[in-house]
Amino acid sequence: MKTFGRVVGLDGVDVDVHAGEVLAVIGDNGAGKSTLIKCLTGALVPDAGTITADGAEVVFRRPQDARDAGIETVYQTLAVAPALDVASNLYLGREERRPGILGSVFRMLDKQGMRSRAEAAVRDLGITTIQNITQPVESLSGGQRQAVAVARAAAFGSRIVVLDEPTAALGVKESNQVLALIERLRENGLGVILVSHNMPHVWQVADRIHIQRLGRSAGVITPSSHTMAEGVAIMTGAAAA
Ligand SMILES: Nc1ncnc2c1ncn2[C@@H]1O[C@H](COP(=O)(O)OP(=O)(O)OP(=O)(O)O)[C@@H](O)[C@H]1O
Repeated sequence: MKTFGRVVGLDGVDVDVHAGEVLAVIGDNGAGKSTLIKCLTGALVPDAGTITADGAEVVFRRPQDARDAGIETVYQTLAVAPALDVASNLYLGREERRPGILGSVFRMLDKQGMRSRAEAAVRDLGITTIQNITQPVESLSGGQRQAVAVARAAAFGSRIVVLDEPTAALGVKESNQVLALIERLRENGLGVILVSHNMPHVWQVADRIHIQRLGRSAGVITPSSHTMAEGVAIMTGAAAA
């Protein structure tokens, strides 16, 4: 449950995501998708309700709490630093340090180590579109940048990666790259929560689809149980799940 004054953002919503699964969250504007993922990622604290990870209750008071629990989020507004190279972006805010000449007082950035680990992360995810991780992110296309943001989340999210509209600003080819990346995350055993308005993309990659409507859950369907048109009908209230 999450209210904003008199406005109900989220009410009575029950959602679960498993390892190796893509759970899509769909819903009309204002249906509560963002509120839901913000509660799951520590950006908002719910007024009531519980979150459990591996059967144990967890409380997220801030985004770092969710990150500590292995939940990484890629927001729609991409948080990449354009002037920095791909490797630095992957480690932005979590730069790895190694003991410097003066011991532990001055620890030096482990650039070499970061580069080789970044290369491995990009390779493991099958991101073939990024040839050179030392190139600045501003020289990449939208899809490549999105791939960097997803790779960053995948590199640190040990349990769940939350993607908020990852294909919204992308062309067909770039979207397909990001969708392939989502499938790779699932293969790697992560749980993926995909918030999207793009129904073909949802039907292409989701294992299950959670439908939000007016702050409540309108049902959970799968791409094989319902057609896209049937899903949209539930989303808009024209049909029940
Ligand atoms: N910070 C806030 N203050 C007041 N009301 C809010 C706030 N955040 C969300 N709401 C309200 O809560 C409801 C759910 O909003 P939310 O942003 O979660 O919807 P959404 O499904 O993500 O919509 P969209 O697809 O347009 O992004 C809406 O009625 C919205 O106006």
